[in-house]
Amino acid sequence: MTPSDDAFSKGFDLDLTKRILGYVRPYLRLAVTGVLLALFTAALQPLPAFLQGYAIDQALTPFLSGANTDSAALLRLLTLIVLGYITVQIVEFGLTYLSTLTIGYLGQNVLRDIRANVFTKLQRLHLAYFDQNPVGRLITRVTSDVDAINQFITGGLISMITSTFLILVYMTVMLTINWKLALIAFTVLPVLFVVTNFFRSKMRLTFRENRLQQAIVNTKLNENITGMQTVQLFGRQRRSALDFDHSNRALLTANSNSVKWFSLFMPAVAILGQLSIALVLYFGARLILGEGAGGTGAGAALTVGTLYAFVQWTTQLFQPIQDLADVFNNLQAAMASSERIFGVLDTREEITDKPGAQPLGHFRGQVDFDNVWFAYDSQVQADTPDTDDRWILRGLDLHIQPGESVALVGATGAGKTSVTALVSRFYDVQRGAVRVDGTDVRDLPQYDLRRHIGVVLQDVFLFAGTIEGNLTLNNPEIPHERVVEACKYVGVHEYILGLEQGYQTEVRERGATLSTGQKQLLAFARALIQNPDILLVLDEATANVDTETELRIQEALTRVMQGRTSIIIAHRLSTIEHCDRIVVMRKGRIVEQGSHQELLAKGGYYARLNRLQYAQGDAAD
Ligand SMILES: Nc1ncnc2c1ncn2[C@@H]1O[C@H](COP(=O)(O)OP(=O)(O)OP(=O)(O)O)[C@@H](O)[C@H]1O
Repeated sequence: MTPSDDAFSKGFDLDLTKRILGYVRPYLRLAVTGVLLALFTAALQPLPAFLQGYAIDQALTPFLSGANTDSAALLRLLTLIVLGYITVQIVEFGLTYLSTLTIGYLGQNVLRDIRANVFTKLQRLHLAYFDQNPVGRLITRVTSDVDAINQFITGGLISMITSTFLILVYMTVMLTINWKLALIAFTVLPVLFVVTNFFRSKMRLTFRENRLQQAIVNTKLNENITGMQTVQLFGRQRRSALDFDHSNRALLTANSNSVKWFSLFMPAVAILGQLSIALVLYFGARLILGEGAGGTGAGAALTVGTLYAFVQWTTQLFQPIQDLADVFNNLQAAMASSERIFGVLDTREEITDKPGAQPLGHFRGQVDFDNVWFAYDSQVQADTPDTDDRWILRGLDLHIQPGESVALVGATGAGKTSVTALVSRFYDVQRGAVRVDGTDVRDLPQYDLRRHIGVVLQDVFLFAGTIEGNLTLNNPEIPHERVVEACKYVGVHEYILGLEQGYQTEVRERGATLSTGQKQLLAFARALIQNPDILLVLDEATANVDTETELRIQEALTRVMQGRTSIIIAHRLSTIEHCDRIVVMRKGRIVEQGSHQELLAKGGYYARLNRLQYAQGDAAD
């Protein structure tokens, strides 16, 4: 966890609050209704205890003291009070239900809006952003950080209003009925507020530590489960178990601290509650008995019923006081979360469409790299010296004619994949230009550019869904016939038909049940269905594919390339022998280019690589 993940270090911030409230504005009516309902509910709270006290004073005490012995009349009065009591409870039930529903609904709607905003923002962000921000962290933004904002609204702002109101209602009622006893009942409240605040902030700190340790345990679990094959292959079980045990123990300690504070908190609150009741009982009884001045109790300053009601009100006052102590913590925790969410929302979109960018319409498929200098490092600018190590492409000049197939070859890290990423404008170049059909890719709408480019990635990404959904990318406009045609063309149709539900078979676990070769063929079919003008193929090092599948892939590739500008990165030279041109790259520069035969004749890097691979092939045979 980075310092920016610290959910508890941020103080209250008015600007952030205003921004969060901006999300509530569309639901203002809902918010006002929710708060009003909650206030009505609050106003009813002291009534049940009042009615109970009233029953004691008006129906029971007169009978017991002999002041009124008409038991039938007293029973009628008691029935009326009980009916009133039940009515109050029913109304309170209805109001609580409606206010909880309204406020919950408000919170959930705000959450949905923020989640949607973050999601659409993420979709617009440049790939470099994802290089720098791990997936886990981004998911936290959309899930727990967004939840913290809900807490801010419901547990923070709304709770602040309703709890304060409730406290005021109780206090007013108590002061009006007997101000002396009310003041006695209030003496413990400030202590309760301070104690609750202290414990809650302690618990928040331990909770934060829990979350941190839990995240570490999760990461370890994730790594070990996904890398189980490597763990078992290298006999790393014991070491991994020790490592896991270390984190597991740290989590235990963190959880034990939470439990420690929590188990202190509950009895502390309970003892304060009992203390205030004891005070109310003692001083209330003194008031009833005539304030220790030898009074007889008759005509005393307090009735038994009122004392009974006071005991209840004192206990009930505890809840809003505790809630109020929590409000501050809730607000503070949500501040850091909202700051991080707005951090994502405010990230500058580096790859944007120019205002008025016009689509090309028809693509011929010409691709030109004009003296391209490129680095992933955003610190590298156009004026950075040529000698800087951070440059990935160094003055690349590459011109590909419509329909031409070009293969990029070179040692790992030479910059081949970067070339293909630039054609799709996943990154912007620092110097020079990448052009498609003579137009700088920065002048084209991204959607239009990428619509014409088909990419077959090294690691074929399959979404959860059916095989057909994966092939069409859930575009309902693509007819089934086109899907079948493409699959037949690349030779994967028979295989799909052999599956239990054919094209409607669900792909599970990102296609873990499919072989590498099958996934490759599906990727070709997917690219073909989109009918791109330019094709970028980044081949898997097909070492673990059997010869027959390799031949199939090879055949599919040749077919898919037909009539399209194609840029291929292949680690197996046999895959690219038939390409129109082979471009050999080294450290971001082109070192040689020509056809397979020409390059062999030249006897340079390519010829050496070729000899090496054939020698390996022979040895393997
Ligand atoms: N997303 C990225 N962020 C930062 N640096 C990157 C990124 N992708 C690649 N690089 C760096 O750029 C250099 C060129 O990488 P590139 O993937 O283009 O090489 P390549 O020739 O395709 O290599 P390979 O054959 O191994 O796929 C490498 O040094 C790599 O570390």
